[in-house]
This record gives sequence, structure tokens and C-alpha cells, in this order.
Amino acid sequence: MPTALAPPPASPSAAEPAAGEAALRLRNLRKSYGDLTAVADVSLEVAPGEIFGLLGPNGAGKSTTMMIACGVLPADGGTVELSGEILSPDRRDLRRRLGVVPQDLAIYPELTARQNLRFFGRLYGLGGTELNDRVADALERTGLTNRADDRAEHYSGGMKRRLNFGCALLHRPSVLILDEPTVGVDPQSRAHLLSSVKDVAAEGAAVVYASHYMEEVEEICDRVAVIDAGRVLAAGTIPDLLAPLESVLRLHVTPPPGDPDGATLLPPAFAGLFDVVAQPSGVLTYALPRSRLNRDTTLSGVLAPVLEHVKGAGGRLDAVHTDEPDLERLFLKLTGNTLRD
Ligand SMILES: Nc1ncnc2c1ncn2[C@@H]1O[C@H](COP(=O)(O)OP(=O)(O)OP(=O)(O)O)[C@@H](O)[C@H]1O
Repeated sequence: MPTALAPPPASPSAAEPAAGEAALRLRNLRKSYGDLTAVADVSLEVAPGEIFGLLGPNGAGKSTTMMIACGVLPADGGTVELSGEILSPDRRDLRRRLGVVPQDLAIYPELTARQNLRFFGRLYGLGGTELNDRVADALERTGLTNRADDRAEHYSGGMKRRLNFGCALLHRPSVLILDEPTVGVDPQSRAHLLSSVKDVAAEGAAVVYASHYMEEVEEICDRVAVIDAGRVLAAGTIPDLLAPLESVLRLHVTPPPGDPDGATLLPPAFAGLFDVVAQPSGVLTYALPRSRLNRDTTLSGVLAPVLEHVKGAGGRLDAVHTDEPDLERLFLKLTGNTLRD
């Protein structure tokens, strides 16, 4: 039996979101499992049509937050609001506005894609022509139309993930919650899923996208909350989050035998600009943050004279690269850890 987050039975739909109202608002969520605090304090809001990323490493508290947001796990504190109305166990009408793509597959392997979709569609109270149309639409969106009548157990991992996604769309949710939807999928299915998520948001749904893949979050999210140890460490648009970071030019140089500290390697005019770290191997790593240069000088402009001097002084350039600001570096700055720790 899959761990499907089965929707409640159909009931008359509640009022549509008021103009300008957040589709989803989490306020000061808290949740502990025994002594372990999984969610210490999480607040965020997501507007209709927005893709909001929840970025954090394994164990950061993303799934727990998502499960509270979709009403399947009670919080120890805080509230979940949908369009300004508080979600509570008796508000089945509100829960029907939610679509959830859980981290664990919630499909029946012995059923075909079409049968799975029809099953979940009926749970949402759909029937007749409407159900047929929604199932056809979900098959199309997930790229499974040609395999619609094959049993899901014969699908690739990526196809199962796409079907998992399709099952959450049948009732046209106004808030779509996705918990690591691309874990273990092939690049083609990943691209398909990301594109489908963008389509759903473009049609007006508020999307929450929990992931530990920086590249995915950077690709599709309008705003991001960086989460670790159950707390939101930073939140905003990606340009705003990355603004405090800067580009850093890095050179890895093997010094000549007579100058292991590299005292003669850099041109005197630049020597004071670089931080130098000697590696155990004897290689010297030089780092030049962009902010140490005046506005008219670029990192690449510095590179040519420096490389010429290194070579003239008998050094060997092993590698050169520029670290650009990204969410991985932001996470490292905020926590001292990498996202993949
Ligand atoms: N049912 C549970 N009982 C006890 N501890 C749990 C339970 N569920 C989660 N945890 C713990 O709570 C913390 C947060 O887990 P959670 O699954 O929310 O994080 P996550 O960011 O989604 O990570 P992952 O991507 O690995 O699932 C972790 O330390 C996890 O081990």
C-alpha cells in the first residue's frame, strides 16, 4: 500500500484567495520528535503563481515542514494559513486546495498510469467527462500518454516520479507542495518535471519546492528560504540572497624550489591583494575577492599580469578559476557546512 497522502472526500469549494493574499502562509511552525527538534521556527509565505524553494541539506526539516503545511502532521506550535484561513483538521474544504507530491512514491505499482490517475481523481471527487479530461491532461503534462496503459511497476524511476507528480494535479490545486520530487531521476525526467512545475505556477498555483539540489532551486524558484536545523536562515529572491557574496579569483601555484613561500611569485603591486594559503602538498592557493579591486579593474584584468609574473618567477600554474556567488556558497557562509554534507 503506497503512503499516499489521500485527499479528503470532495466537498463544496471554499472561497477563492482574496486579491493580494498569500496562497500559503506558515507562521512560526515548531515540531519535535521526542528530544529531537525537527522544526524549530519556520515562517514563510507564498503568493499565487510563485515558486518558492525550500533549500536545505538532508535532515534540515523540509519534509516535516511540508507535512505540517499539507495537514498530515500536527505541529507543536504555529499555524498554516491558506488564503488567510487557518488550516485545521476539520477544514476539509481547505485541504482540497492543496496538492502534494510526497518524497516517497505514492502510486500503485500494479496499476497502469491511467488507472492510478483515475483512482486518485475519484478520491478527489472527480467523475465522468471531467475525470477523463483531467486524466488525459495529467498524462500529457507528465509525458506518459504513450505509456498510459503500462503498469507503473514497469516504469523507469523518472517515469514513476512523473506519475507521482501527475496524481497531485488532478483536482487543480491552488497550492502545490513538492518534496524532493526529482530524487533519483534521469536528466530527461528531471527537465520534464521542472518544466511542468513552471507550467503549473504559470497557471496560477502557489508552489513550494523542497530540495537539496541548489541547481534546481536556482533554475525554477522565484524566492528561496535557506533552511537548516529546522530554522529559516535567509529568505528572498536569489539575486537578493546572493548580493552579499562576491566573485573570488583563485590561483593554485606550485612555487619554485628556491621560494617555497612564494615571496617572489606575485607582482609587488598585487601581492597585498591576495590571501595566500599553503596546502600540505606545497601548492600555494591565492584568493582575490572582487571587492579588493577598484571599480574599473576586473578580476580577469588582473589575471594576465599575475600569470606572466608567476611564470617569470619560476612558478607553475596548476589551476585557475573564479568562484561565482551561488546558493551553495551562501549556505556555506551561513552554516559553515556544504549542502551535501
Ligand atoms: N518520524 C520521525 N521520527 C523521529 N525523527 C524524525 C522523524 N521524521 C523526521 N525525523 C528527524 O527530524 C529531522 C528533520 O527531518 P526531515 O525529514 O524533516 O528533514 P529533511 O530536510 O526533509 O531531510 P530529508 O531530505 O533527508 O528527508 C531529521 O533529524 C530526521 O531524522
